[in-house]
Amino acid sequence: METFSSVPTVDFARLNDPATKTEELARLRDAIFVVGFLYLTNTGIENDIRRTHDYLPQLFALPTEVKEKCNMIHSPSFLGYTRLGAETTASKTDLREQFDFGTPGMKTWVEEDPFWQRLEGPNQYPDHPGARSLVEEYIAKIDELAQAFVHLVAECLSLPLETFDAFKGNMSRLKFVKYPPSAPNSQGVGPHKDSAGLFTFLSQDDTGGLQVLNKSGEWIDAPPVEGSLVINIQQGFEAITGGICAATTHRVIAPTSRTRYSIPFFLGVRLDLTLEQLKESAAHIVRCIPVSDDKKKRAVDVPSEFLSPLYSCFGEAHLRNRILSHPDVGQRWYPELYAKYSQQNLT
Ligand SMILES: O=C(O)CCC(=O)C(=O)O
Ligand SMILES: [Fe+2]
Repeated sequence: METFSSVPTVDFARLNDPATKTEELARLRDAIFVVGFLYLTNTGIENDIRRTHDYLPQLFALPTEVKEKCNMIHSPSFLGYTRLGAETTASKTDLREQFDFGTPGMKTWVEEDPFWQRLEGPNQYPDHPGARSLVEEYIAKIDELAQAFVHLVAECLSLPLETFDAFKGNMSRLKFVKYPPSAPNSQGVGPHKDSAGLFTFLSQDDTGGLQVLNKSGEWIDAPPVEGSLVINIQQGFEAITGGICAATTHRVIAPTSRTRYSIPFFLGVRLDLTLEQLKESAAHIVRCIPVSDDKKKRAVDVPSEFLSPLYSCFGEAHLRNRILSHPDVGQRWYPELYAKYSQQNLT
């Protein structure tokens, strides 16, 4: 299998310029097939990103009681504040503090709705001037970019532009993350694949620490690139493309002498998609993507919670992931599911 030794760069402006589009689509295609990660430059939302980064230090510096008032423990949708040390990845504690937000305007969950539908719910905003409008504006801007990006991905795979539109979820997720200085080689966030949706659009500051696992099992640095977004494939998109476009494992090594801030946006996948429906649509998409049979073969053996027969649909697979990442919230709102999921092994 083809491996990589660095994360490639794709230029959004060149993707949109008829004179350079074909060349840049080929770069995007390579990044999607071989790496699963890329830097997107010239996104046009650089100012929104900068403004949001500038706001983060004061937000995290709010008094503990202000932050705790919007603790995620109050939210069955796993939205809100997570204090340092309350999150687990790969069975180890992550050394980071964060706020989780979702696309605003979700309909209220009622008893008749499927249990996993409760993942889509209202935000808890920290009580601080400008917080709510900043989040809402950022989500609106980056969501628009994400839609355009997904169309370009379809195009680079030689598929009709709107191929993936039907897989889009109602709610995407945005996080503000702070990694405080820690002992050398501490886990900022442990090795994982993103599972909440289709693609992640991450803005990291200039600290560094993000690493991506290549196909020879080596950790490759994804150093900061000014003004860029780091985009990676999530397990939802991997499942939809029958594993041809694979999600890549990554992690963050905690900083030692300064604080690191990052802003990941997770483009949501539709929650009601069942394994049966998925298999049917993935088979169709796999047939339409012009790649060698060799690449298609690895489609079969990709372990993923989205492809596990243990879960009824994408929504349940996503809920399982949230419950295991935030066990305190999981135990409070979904005690039976917590007991069940924490015993199951994904194969
Ligand atoms: O903070 C980062 O740079 C990456 C965070 C990440 O991978 C995640 O939250 O899924
Ligand atoms: Fe991630």
